[in-house]
Amino acid sequence: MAADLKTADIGVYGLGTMGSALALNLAEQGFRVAVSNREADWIAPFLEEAGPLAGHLSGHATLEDFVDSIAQPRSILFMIPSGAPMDAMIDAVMPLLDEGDTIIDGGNADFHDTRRRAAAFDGTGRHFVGMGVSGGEEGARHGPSMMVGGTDHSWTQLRPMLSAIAAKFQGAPCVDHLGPDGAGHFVKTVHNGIEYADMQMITEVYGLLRDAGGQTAPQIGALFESWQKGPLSSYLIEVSAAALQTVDAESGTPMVDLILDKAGQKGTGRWTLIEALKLGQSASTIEAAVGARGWSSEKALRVAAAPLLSDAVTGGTLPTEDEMKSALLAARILGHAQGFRVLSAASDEFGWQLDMARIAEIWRAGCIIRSALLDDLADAFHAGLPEGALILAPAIRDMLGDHLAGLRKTVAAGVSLGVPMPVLSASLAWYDSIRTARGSANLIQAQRDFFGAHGFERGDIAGAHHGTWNAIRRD
Ligand SMILES: NC(=O)C1=CN([C@@H]2O[C@H](COP(=O)(O)OP(=O)(O)OC[C@H]3O[C@@H](n4cnc5c(N)ncnc54)[C@H](OP(=O)(O)O)[C@@H]3O)[C@@H](O)[C@H]2O)C=CC1
Ligand SMILES: O=C(CO)[C@H](O)[C@H](O)COP(=O)(O)O
Repeated sequence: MAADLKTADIGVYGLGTMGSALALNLAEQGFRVAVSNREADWIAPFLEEAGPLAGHLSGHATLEDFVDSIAQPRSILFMIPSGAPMDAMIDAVMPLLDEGDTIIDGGNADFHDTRRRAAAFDGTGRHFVGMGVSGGEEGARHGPSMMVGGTDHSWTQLRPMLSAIAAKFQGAPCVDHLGPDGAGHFVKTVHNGIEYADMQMITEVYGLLRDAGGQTAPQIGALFESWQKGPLSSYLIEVSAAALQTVDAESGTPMVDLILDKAGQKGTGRWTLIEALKLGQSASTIEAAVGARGWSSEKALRVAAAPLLSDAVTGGTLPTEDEMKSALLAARILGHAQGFRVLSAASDEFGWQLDMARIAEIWRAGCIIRSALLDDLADAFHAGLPEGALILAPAIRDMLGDHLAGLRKTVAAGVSLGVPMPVLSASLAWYDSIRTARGSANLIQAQRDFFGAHGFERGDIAGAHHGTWNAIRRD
């Protein structure tokens, strides 16, 4: 099973879905790859299935043999669950490492863990990289988007290999060194928050067409497929179109009609939200998506509530196909704008100097949220943002202007027909809030001062003020 000592270009530990695919991708690009796995029994079948690529792969049952087989300075990629398993692996591998070696956590890790681990590596001569990988199994095998956080030393070492295996957008690899310590994992976390929002808004239009429009899954799938040709084009629309048109061979029923309406989540959407709130940001579109997954899992409550809660629907007409398409495009812009605001706030907080244009660029191919929109967003970042706001960039503002009416009509239809649209409506509410120069928070100021003497600012006289408020009438 083992090959020559110290000859592998990289080691990949963890032969699950992602680790296997990345190891094969590296091998296909001509790198010599050492592999290992906690359950060593998986190594031989993996090598057998690698076919002609097996010549570039060597399997190692023990951590010692695995580390020994990699050329120095070593690059070792871990594709295992985040949290305690990664800490345990670091403890196990650390005594086997030498000066200059880099270990990479390519899983979906909490960036706080990554910062803690990177700090622990500081001064040891060894390096720790937190790398977000997006694209699922297919992306990992044939070209993912990768978001690297770590030292310059590690980036210099990893760059040739990562550039070779990354997805390419017009020939340019979708990978970059985004900053130190937790920068890469934070960007991946926000990527996933945007992913949650994009997925949920697509399902809201599906729900409207199914429940208010009486359309079948294949009909909706065909409509989504037709949207792939325009500005809404994205991997998630493509996935949704294909999934909706898939029929269960045994029953002849569309697969989605057989699947329970309960969606799981592993945590990255929630992390995006938690970090947004800690940074004083509202990411209401993403929050609505995380919330919607939570409500989806409360199946028993919803089944019990359905016959008990009145709908009070007021009736109404379905939006046109173009209006629904516009709704998705406008909401996608708003979801991305919120995600980039969170990235910008984190960059300031942690001193990362994240390059938003580069992030948009490396998301244009390979990753789950890849879409035609990201190219427009990259251009907008390059041109500079008025007030630092993506939605004020002329091209983005124009696009929102063109598609806003569709979003409003779609949300209005959902409201009047009683079809839930948490993400589409949260996106519209955020847009309407931002475009309202004189909002209604003057009354919040008054309320706070009334009950808590918190003071308020006035528009006409500078400084802090207190009001002399009327007493509450009790008669
Ligand atoms: N699936 C996806 O689409 C994506 C996943 N990720 C992330 O990549 C990482 C791997 O995911 P994925 O490949 O899907 O997961 P899988 O469940 O397919 O594989 C998990 C791998 O981790 C190993 N492992 C599990 N627990 C431990 C442990 N305590 N110590 C050491 N090794 C362990 C498993 O080994 P064993 O065979 O012995 O159980 C297996 O090799 C995760 O962090 C995930 O969040 C990132 C992007 C996309
Ligand atoms: O990182 C990913 C895609 O980018 C993984 O598929 C992740 O598991 C998706 O998140 P969740 O499981 O919470 O839906």
